[in-house]
Amino acid sequence: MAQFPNEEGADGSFERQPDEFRDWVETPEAGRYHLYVCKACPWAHRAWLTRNLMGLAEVVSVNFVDPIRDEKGWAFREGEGHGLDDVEGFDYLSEAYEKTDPDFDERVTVPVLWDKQAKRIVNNSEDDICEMWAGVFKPLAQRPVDLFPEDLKSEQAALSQEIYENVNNGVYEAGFASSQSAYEDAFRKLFDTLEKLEGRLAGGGPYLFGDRIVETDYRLFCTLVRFDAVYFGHFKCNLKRITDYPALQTYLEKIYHSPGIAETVNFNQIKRHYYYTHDDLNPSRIVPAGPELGWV
Ligand SMILES: N[C@@H](CCC(=O)N[C@@H](CS)C(=O)NCC(=O)O)C(=O)O
Repeated sequence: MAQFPNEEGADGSFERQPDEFRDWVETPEAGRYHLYVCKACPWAHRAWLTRNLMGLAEVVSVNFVDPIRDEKGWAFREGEGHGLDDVEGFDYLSEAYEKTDPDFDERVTVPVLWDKQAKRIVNNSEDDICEMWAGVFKPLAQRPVDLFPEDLKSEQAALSQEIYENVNNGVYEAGFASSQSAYEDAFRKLFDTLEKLEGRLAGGGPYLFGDRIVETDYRLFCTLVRFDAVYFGHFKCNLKRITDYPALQTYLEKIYHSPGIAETVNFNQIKRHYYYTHDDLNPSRIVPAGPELGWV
């Protein structure tokens, strides 16, 4: 049985549903937009982290859902590092989806960029959201970091796509595969790509494009930081740990220890989210006590 039966291919592969809401903010106004995030989620993490790095905290507010998603979906509850929705008073994130499209009947996902004025979801694609920070929101940013430098445009887009398919989504494709062959395909492309990235960083660095840190680095970081704690065991991505790749490990630590990053990484929520909410993979809900991450 697949974790998400509606997203299961005929060969037992995990076929992720496309993001539904892809509108673009035209004239950003401070205070009008709001981000709904789960700290455990790598996709939401990227949208939240880049918002912080650009110095958009005063412009775009944020709320954190409970990382334990039950059968009613993402919920706003008081707890360590998450809480109630102080913007719309929603109990569940599904209410935002329902208000935007009453016919929406797919998986309710994070992140969500919400328009407080129009009372609707603008966009639920982290790729678009990051591009909006770097584009339309840039004039309002306190730190206009260049997440998508013009001269890297096509090279960066190609690398981001490769990382998305093989690494960011690759770990999910391995974890949610419902056949041996689909699992092995995902496993192989994941570790082939990690090997390639290891070579790229060992031969250059410190970041993927040399001295400049761009959105693609944060995209990779959000998966790497969860890898040894969760994906290695829970998603059976166990050829090697990140700590077994010297250049990737150095890169991971360098980003983790840069200003503003560690405070966005909540291992307690990350571990509880994965080990509690994928009933098919871990019905006992026992959260592993390890591993010891010496660099955290
Ligand atoms: N927007 C992302 C996917 C976002 C996503 O799937 N987020 C997860 C959390 S990591 C989620 O909200 N899952 C809802 C669920 O598991 O029902 C993409 O298309 O690549």
